[in-house]
Amino acid sequence: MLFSLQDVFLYIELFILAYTIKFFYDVIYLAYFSPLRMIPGPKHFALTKYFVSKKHTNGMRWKWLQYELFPEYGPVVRIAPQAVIIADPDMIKEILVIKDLPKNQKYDQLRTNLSIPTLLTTRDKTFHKKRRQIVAPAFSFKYLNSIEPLIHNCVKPLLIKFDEMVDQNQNIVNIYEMIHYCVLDITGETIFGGSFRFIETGNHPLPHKIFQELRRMIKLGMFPFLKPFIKQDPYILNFMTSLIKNRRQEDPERKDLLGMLLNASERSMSDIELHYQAIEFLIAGSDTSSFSSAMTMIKLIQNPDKLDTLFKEIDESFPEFNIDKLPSHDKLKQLPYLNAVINETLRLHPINYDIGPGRITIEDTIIGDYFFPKGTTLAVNAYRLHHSSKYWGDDVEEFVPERWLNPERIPKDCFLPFSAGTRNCIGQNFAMMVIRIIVATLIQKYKFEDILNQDMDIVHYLTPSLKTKQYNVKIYSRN
Ligand code: HEM
Repeated sequence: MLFSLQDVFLYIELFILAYTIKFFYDVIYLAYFSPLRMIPGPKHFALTKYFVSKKHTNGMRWKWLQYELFPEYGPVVRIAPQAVIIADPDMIKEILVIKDLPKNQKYDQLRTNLSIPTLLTTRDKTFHKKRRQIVAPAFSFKYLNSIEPLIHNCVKPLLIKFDEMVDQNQNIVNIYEMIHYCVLDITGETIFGGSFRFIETGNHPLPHKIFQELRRMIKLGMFPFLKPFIKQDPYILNFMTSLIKNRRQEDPERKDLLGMLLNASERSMSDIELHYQAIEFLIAGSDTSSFSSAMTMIKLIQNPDKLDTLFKEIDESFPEFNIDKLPSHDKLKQLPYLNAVINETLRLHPINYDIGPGRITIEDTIIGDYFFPKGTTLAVNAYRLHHSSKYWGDDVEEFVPERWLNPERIPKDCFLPFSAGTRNCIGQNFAMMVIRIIVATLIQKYKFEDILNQDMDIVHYLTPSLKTKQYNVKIYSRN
């Protein structure tokens, strides 16, 4: 026998000892000797990333950042041994635009299938450029103009539903949920070739499944070792598989995003890549636009004077309401107050509080007055930027669309709802179009009245949502 049992135990002990020494060296070095020690932050957070990971799990991390961390430590805070969170506009510009730092490893965990990169989750710049080129035509102005009637077709069932409710004197509606369903229908119709008909059928498991999937991604991003225990619900993949199958059989030539992906898949994307890219659009496109549209309506209803101003603007441009000729986007996009109202909502309620899990330094890097060693995650916090009185003034927490009518009141590089640089949101023009059409149409057709004292608490996993998933308002027909 080459080794005695005693030898084997000795080697195991030595291995454990060496590993323990290395482990403590890494922890102690990173916490107390790395150049990051100069950056302010809660001291124990420098020892392990566990503390900040834990903050993510209940969807309330944003409150801790906004009300505790940034006020105490300033706009640049060390939140983990190798992670710093930043809310300084010049530094953010350098990270996202000038240096265009690559995304960090946590983006891998945002993939619905870990081994299949997608446009949003890829960290490879060449892959990103190629994939972006493939899908870009589906978000061009030319394509967007062509889908306007499809968006109108999905808003009409919402109007019919509201009319029925008004006629039956059931004039309390959950505006948050109804807009969510309408946007899902629009996503289906314009991106996947057919409305999901959520508004008409009244209920559907998909929104909840998307919410669960976002929570799963966040948990995996924070605790990758939990992967064997956090099972993935096959619902969304099955949903997409049958959608693509039907599409191939029934209307393979239809010119929309799925059509372009189907075409591309024949040349440069495998079938499985196609499925996961389509799922990404479903998730990235629906929750984001629906939350923004719903919050725009809620902010207006809570501020009747602003709602009146917007109604006057819309009424001047579209004096007659006609269900067969809903407000045209060409005109809507020129309306200053409508755009001001949407911008103000996106400022107060951006979708990505942090712009994704963060960027990473691939070499020692100086940004602003700070030195970041290779391998540091730089998380960009848009929420803080949007809510900083230093840049926006004392009324920063108030809903003041008027600030957007005066360019001097808009601080430079402090508004990032769609991120910036090469990895900015590819869907932003589409999203703005959807929000403008939904908001203008509802305001033109109905009067709304707020119901006071509702719970507006927000939970934020990858995207924000109202904790209660509801906001009830009173609705009356204008004619
Ligand atoms: C109001 C609505 C929306 C907001 C506020 C929003 C916001 C954002 C933000 C902040 C990013 C950067 C994320 C990161 O760097 O991690 C992003 C990226 C992205 N968004 Fe959106 N988004 C919206 C709607 C949409 C829609 C409608 C789609 C598609 C149908 C979409 C698809 C994407 C994709 C694919 C990316 C990754 C782009 C790339 O890396 O090249 N988004 N979005």
